[in-house]
Order: sequence, then C-alpha cells, then structure tokens
Amino acid sequence: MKFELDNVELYFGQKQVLYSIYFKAETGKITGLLGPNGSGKSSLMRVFFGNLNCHNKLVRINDQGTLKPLYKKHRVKLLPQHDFLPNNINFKKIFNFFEVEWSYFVQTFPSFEKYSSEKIGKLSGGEKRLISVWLILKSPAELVLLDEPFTHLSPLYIEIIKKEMTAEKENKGIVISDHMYHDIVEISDDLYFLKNGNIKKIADKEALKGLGYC
Ligand SMILES: Nc1ncnc2c1ncn2[C@@H]1O[C@H](COP(=O)(O)OP(=O)(O)OP(=O)(O)O)[C@@H](O)[C@H]1O
Repeated sequence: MKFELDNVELYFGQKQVLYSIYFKAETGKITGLLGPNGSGKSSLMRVFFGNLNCHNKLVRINDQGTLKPLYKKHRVKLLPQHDFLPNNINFKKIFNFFEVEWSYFVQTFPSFEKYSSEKIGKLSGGEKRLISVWLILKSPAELVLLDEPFTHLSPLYIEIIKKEMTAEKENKGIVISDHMYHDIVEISDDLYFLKNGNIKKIADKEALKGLGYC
C-alpha cells in the first residue's frame, strides 16, 4: 500500500509551521523523518494521522484521494511522544486490546514475564515506553507512525526494536521520527529532512552533514 500526504500547509495562529509538504510511506519500507527540535515532525505525523487540522492537505492511498482522516478509514496507528497507556489496566488486557501477542513479547523480553498479571502502573518510564512502542509496532495496522520510539529506551532494547521494525515492514508501512539519527539512517529505506517548515528527501548521512544536522 502507498500512503501519500501532499500540499500540507500548517499554521499555529499567525505562525506557519509547514510549507507545501509532500511525504510518502509504503508497505515494505521504513520511512525516516529527521529534523531539528521544533521543525514540525510531530505535527506532520499528526496531520498524516488526521488528528491535527491544517489549512490545506491532500491524502492519497494507492493514488486515490481521501477526505476521511486516516485513523478513521484505515488501520493506522500513531505512537505519540507522550505516555498514553493507562496505569490501572493489566498487561494481558492491554495486549488483547491492541491485538498483540503477549507470548512473543515475553519470549523477546523474558524479564517481563513476572509482570503478566500486574498492572501497567508497576513499570518504570523506560519499560512503559517499550510496551507502548511494541503495542503500536506489532498491532495489525497498515501504517504505523512512530514519534520518537527510541527515546528512554536502553541500547539493547533499541537494537531489538530495530530488528522487529525491519521484520514488520513486510506487512505495513512504518514512519519513524527520532533524534537518534544513526539508528534512523541505519534502518530507513527512505529519508526525509524537515527544517524551517520545508521538507527534503535525502540520500544518506553525508547529505545530512551538508544540511548542518550532524
Ligand atoms: N498546539 C500548538 N500550538 C502552538 N504551537 C505549536 C503547537 N504544537 C506545536 N507547536 C509549534 O510548532 C512547531 C513544531 O512543533 P513540533 O512539536 O511539531 O516539532 P518537532 O519537530 O516534533 O519537535 P521536537 O523534535 O522537539 O519534538 C514548534 O515551533 C512548536 O512550538
């Protein structure tokens, strides 16, 4: 499947944040979105997802325009930067809700087995972030938008998540934004760079240096 976002113009009050943005995500690809703090990466993801209104945008799925927000029409999931999991729900319930297999998760992260009948509130901040990333990444969606999935994760967890992303892209489009640019560059098939409200498709890490990002 191909998901395209075109002609995005976003303002907050008088301030224009995004100018004529084009962005594409596809099944079989990890699409990386890089850019300095405040350049509009989270806003762009929310516009794509459909829960942030903007002055202008076109969304196309497999070349067909659609007016309905993606989250209402298709199985699209967004991992926001903030914590969204309720503390008082237990693990099994939350995995069932997201239609994600608990057994494969504990096989991958055996130290979580002890939590199987516990509530989410028992976790540390980093553990909770890991669960959030896993639930969105592994959910049966056609497109997942991951806003800073590596933040608060240990290096070991980041390596495992990167491997799982590469496996999951066979079934879904994956968009990922993070400041851990080494990781993003390593796993992305396509890369976009956002700065001063303008977006540019970039070839590799060398191009990022040329743009003054690293
Ligand atoms: N609800 C809002 N109201 C007003 N301004 C906003 C709002 N949300 C974001 N902004 C502004 O829009 C710009 C882009 O913010 P956004 O969070 O999309 O950037 P970002 O690239 O994701 O930043 P970071 O990497 O720091 O998370 C910033 O200048 C921010 O202050």
